[in-house]
Amino acid sequence: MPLIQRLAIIGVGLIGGSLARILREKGAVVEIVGIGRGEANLRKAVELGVIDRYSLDPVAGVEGADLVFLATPVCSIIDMVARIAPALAPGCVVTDGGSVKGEIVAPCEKLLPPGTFFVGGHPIAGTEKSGVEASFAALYQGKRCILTPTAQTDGEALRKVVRMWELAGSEVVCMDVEKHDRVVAAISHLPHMVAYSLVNAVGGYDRFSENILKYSAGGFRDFTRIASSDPAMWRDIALMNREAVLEMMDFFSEYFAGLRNLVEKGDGHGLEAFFARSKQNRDAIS
Ligand SMILES: NC(=O)c1ccc[n+]([C@@H]2O[C@H](COP(=O)([O-])OP(=O)(O)OC[C@H]3O[C@@H](n4cnc5c(N)ncnc54)[C@H](O)[C@@H]3O)[C@@H](O)[C@H]2O)c1
Ligand SMILES: O=C(O)C(=O)C[C@]1(C(=O)O)C=C[C@@H](O)C=C1
Repeated sequence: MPLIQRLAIIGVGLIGGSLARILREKGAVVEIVGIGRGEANLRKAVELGVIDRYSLDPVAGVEGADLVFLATPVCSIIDMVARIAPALAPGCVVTDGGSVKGEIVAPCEKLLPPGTFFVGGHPIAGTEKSGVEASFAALYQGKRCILTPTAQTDGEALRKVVRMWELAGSEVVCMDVEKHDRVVAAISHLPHMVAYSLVNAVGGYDRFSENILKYSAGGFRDFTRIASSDPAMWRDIALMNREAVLEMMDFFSEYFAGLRNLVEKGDGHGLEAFFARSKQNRDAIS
């Protein structure tokens, strides 16, 4: 029997659309209902075979669903859960793919009526592209998905969400929301803040009368791919994971200041040691 009978996906973009595609490919779901604000995107999702039907009304859209997946920008998730909560079928499992967990999980658990269950989640996989047309079935293959169960989390609901991500090809890792938000601030949110700043700095460099970004090659382009990511999504992440992002930005600044100091002093040994330590760490990432 398929794992999910009726899957409701709220926000059928890169993350929601990719999950729909892989679960359908694996025969893990009977029916997929898309929910969103933009009718053109939802119509496209039906045309592409990503969802079976759609609703612009979240309350109507979640009717009879045994699993609801929220994949809208993080600042909208709590309001969305509040809207759908009274309409959920008994036994329904609600989970999300939002990039921040600390401010989301506890309020969502409180909002759900008895007999329905929330499990916080975050696939550590993505691209700089948005929308259903950017979605693809292999997105989660060989990647990690972090789930953030709490003392309130129902065991059966957690097992269903774990199985869903395993079917999508991911290795599931569980951690508490605090650790999740600190880890992703370091490995995901800081790099985006640095990439956005770098592109703005170089794009704003005014020593020459022409824009020098056109001369950029592999180094700049590889490093800054993620600066093309959706601004509204990253606004929400910076607002919602504020404290951990600020901590990482300050921590990073210390390293950047240290490097600046080595350059200023003309400390060749220090520079080589700094770069060698970095190369060793980078080469060791599997
Ligand atoms: N893009 C990534 O690399 C990535 C990776 C992991 C997790 N995430 C998280 O997944 C979520 C979705 O990101 P995405 O990349 O799929 O974005 P996306 O823009 O591709 O898709 C989001 C969809 O949600 C819809 N939407 C936005 N606000 C809405 C609202 N208030 N009500 C209903 N629909 C709404 C949009 O129209 C769009 O169709 C975000 O929470 C993000 O933090 C993103
Ligand atoms: O590969 C990318 O483009 C991504 O930005 C994906 C990425 C990341 O690795 O930082 C971005 C946000 C997430 O919440 C998870 C993954």
